Amino acid sequence: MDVSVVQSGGDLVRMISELVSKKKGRFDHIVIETTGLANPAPIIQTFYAEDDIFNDVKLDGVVTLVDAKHARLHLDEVKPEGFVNEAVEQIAYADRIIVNKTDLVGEQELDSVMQRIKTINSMAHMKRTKYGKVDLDYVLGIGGFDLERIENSVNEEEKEDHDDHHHDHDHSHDCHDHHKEHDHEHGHHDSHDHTHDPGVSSVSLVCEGDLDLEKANMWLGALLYQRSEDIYRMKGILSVQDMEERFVFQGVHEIFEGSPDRLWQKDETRTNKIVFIGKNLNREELEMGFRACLV
Ligand SMILES: Nc1nc2c(ncn2[C@@H]2O[C@H](COP(=O)(O)OP(=O)(O)OP(=O)(O)O)[C@@H](O)[C@H]2O)c(=O)[nH]1
Repeated sequence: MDVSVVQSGGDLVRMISELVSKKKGRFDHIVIETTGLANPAPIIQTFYAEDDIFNDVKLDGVVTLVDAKHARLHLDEVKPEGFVNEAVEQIAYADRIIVNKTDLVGEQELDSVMQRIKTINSMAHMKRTKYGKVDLDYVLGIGGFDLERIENSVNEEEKEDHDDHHHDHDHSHDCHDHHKEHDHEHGHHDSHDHTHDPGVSSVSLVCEGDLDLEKANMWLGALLYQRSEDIYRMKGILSVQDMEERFVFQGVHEIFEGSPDRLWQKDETRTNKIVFIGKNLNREELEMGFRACLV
């Protein structure tokens, strides 16, 4: 396997174009290492905005490495008005989160940091590591922006590797907030109340029923129009009235991609699942907007 590593910060588009033209077909992956604490959003958007590279390379996924020992300090750092907390942003956009240096923290501290990460990004898969040891296929070939792989991100089952650890989840099928239940279950570990955090968080909606296509279009359209700056990433599987296939979508700020997916199975409950990651998300408002689209 041939992997090229490019450092972002410079002219990313030029570097990728050069790689593509000079070494066409000679590498399998390009790894972009963001310099310092960079915000991943512009890099993600580049892949959608630049026709030059769009046809030759595809954005596979965002991997964030977290230092378990020092993460909390950075995540809780309050930035001046108008400035983002880059540590939070890097977690928010991630498809894979590698929580490293687990040997340097106790179980409780580790649980607490992972819980904090999960409130920011409930879509990503998390893995605990020592010395960053992960299989290559954990960080390459992620398909984090692939519509065919939306399922992996919106499913309610545990998206964390537990060898020593088990968390139960409620699989009820009413519209509900995944986090509230999660917080509740973990209350004994972690006493901070996430509802006080107006910053970046995840909201998951899981709801049975069919959507009115026109209403759902209007709702998502309006949401993107009004809130695209605040909505970092979103993914969903929708059940649309009279549609035999599931409708899947993913978005990054104002970028939105959606398409019909596989057929709903005969014995499958038509459940809508949407996850939003963003700033100042109001769960009640999102849920109400969504519910209003149900037939
Ligand atoms: N105890 C312990 N040390 C680690 C682990 N992973 C990395 N280190 C050590 O931490 C030190 C600093 O490594 P990193 O924090 O990864 O530094 P880095 O991110 O490469 O540094 P910059 O790219 O310059 O920010 C090195 O001495 C590593 O050997 C781990 O899981 N446990």
